[in-house]
Amino acid sequence: MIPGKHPYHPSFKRSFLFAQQGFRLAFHQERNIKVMLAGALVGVVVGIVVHFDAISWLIFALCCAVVIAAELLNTAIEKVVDLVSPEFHPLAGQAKDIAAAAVWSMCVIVALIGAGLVLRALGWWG
Ligand SMILES: Nc1ncnc2c1ncn2[C@@H]1O[C@H](COP(=O)(O)OP(=O)(O)OP(=O)(O)O)[C@@H](O)[C@H]1O
Repeated sequence: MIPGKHPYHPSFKRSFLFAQQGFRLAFHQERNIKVMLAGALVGVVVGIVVHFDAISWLIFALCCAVVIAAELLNTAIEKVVDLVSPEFHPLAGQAKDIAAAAVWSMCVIVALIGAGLVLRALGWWG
């Protein structure tokens, strides 16, 4: 809540609309989100081709959600950094780099999990 502002609790419907607005904004402004959604689509096709079982689909869905949520948080951090430090500052750069590192670490782990799911579906592992 903005300090000094009259307490205002939007309804769940309005909160959801704000979140939807945030997602649309990030989607239009951030190339990475589009790349991640395209990656998820490729994953769905691969999952269909190799016949993921129910557990694999659930793990796949969780991985997609985690990576997209991480990228949305990274985008939010970038916006706050740009707001508080529009000019060059080493700490601003570090904050952005660390937030980006969180996303990339998550992507590496998710890629490994994805490979594991495909190997398992093909009967080559597990
Ligand atoms: N205010 C700043 N002060 C110092 N360095 C900055 C600043 N803003 C950005 N940088 C550096 O430039 C890099 C790119 O910043 P930018 O805001 O363009 O992010 P981006 O390329 O949109 O990131 P992403 O690909 O994760 O969306 C940062 O990771 C940081 O190293």
